[in-house]
Amino acid sequence: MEIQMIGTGSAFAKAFYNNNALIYAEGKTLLIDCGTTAPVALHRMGISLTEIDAILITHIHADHVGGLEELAYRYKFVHKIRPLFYIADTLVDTLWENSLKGGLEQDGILSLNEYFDVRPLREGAATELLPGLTAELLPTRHIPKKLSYSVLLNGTFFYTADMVFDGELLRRLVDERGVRTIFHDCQLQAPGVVHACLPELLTLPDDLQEKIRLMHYGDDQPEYVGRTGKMSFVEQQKRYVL
Ligand SMILES: Nc1ccn([C@@H]2O[C@@H]3COP(=O)(O)O[C@H]3[C@H]2O)c(=O)n1
Ligand SMILES: [Zn+2]
Ligand SMILES: [Zn+2]
Repeated sequence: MEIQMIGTGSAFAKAFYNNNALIYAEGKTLLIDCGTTAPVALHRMGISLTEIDAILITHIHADHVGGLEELAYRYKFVHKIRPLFYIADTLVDTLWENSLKGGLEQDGILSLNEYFDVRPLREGAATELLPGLTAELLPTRHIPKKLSYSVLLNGTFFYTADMVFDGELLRRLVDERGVRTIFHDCQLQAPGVVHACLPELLTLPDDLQEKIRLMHYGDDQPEYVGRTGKMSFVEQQKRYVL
């Protein structure tokens, strides 16, 4: 399994694309989240939508779902394919009713299923998304009273999407679940409020920090290179073997 972030930026970053990822496994490709900048990031990387076999959504914020209207239209009317679309069962209706319906509903097209092969996921249940690629959604804290999920891939790779600092969860995942690598969102300045911030992540013991790579950062990221303890930054568009 390999990962390539099409972007590593925070919601408001301008020097980086939105924090969305491609996962490569056994010749198939999964897109994790599809923010507003995803269509242009994929285009500039020379990646065709037809190379993406499935999409997984973590939560409903524009830097994670804002590119879906364009992808839905292009898949349906340009490529005439209906890719696999994974999302927590708790978010299916909200995504359509509160985010996408305004742009995608039209005569005879009344649901997201017309555009994507929607496969609701139950939190905590490991599911094979593509051959050789299993995902388990973990509900994690992000915005009060708003559902958001992090993802455990193939039991060893933890991808936080957006979450507040939760050192106990990271400890349990490493000690009890065998997680070896963590890609963690990181707001560089305190206070984190809705994301883990760098000062909080720096309180983690070295053995956890060594497993963590930082993503979802602001445009001031270059100032922080060398100031992240045992953690390192994920580089946008570089491929990492997991
Ligand atoms: N209660 C909130 C809600 C949102 N935000 C900011 O808006 C961004 C939306 O995308 P995000 O990546 O979740 O990061 C959020 C915060 O920067 C915030 O700072 N506080
Ligand atoms: Zn975000
Ligand atoms: Zn968010």
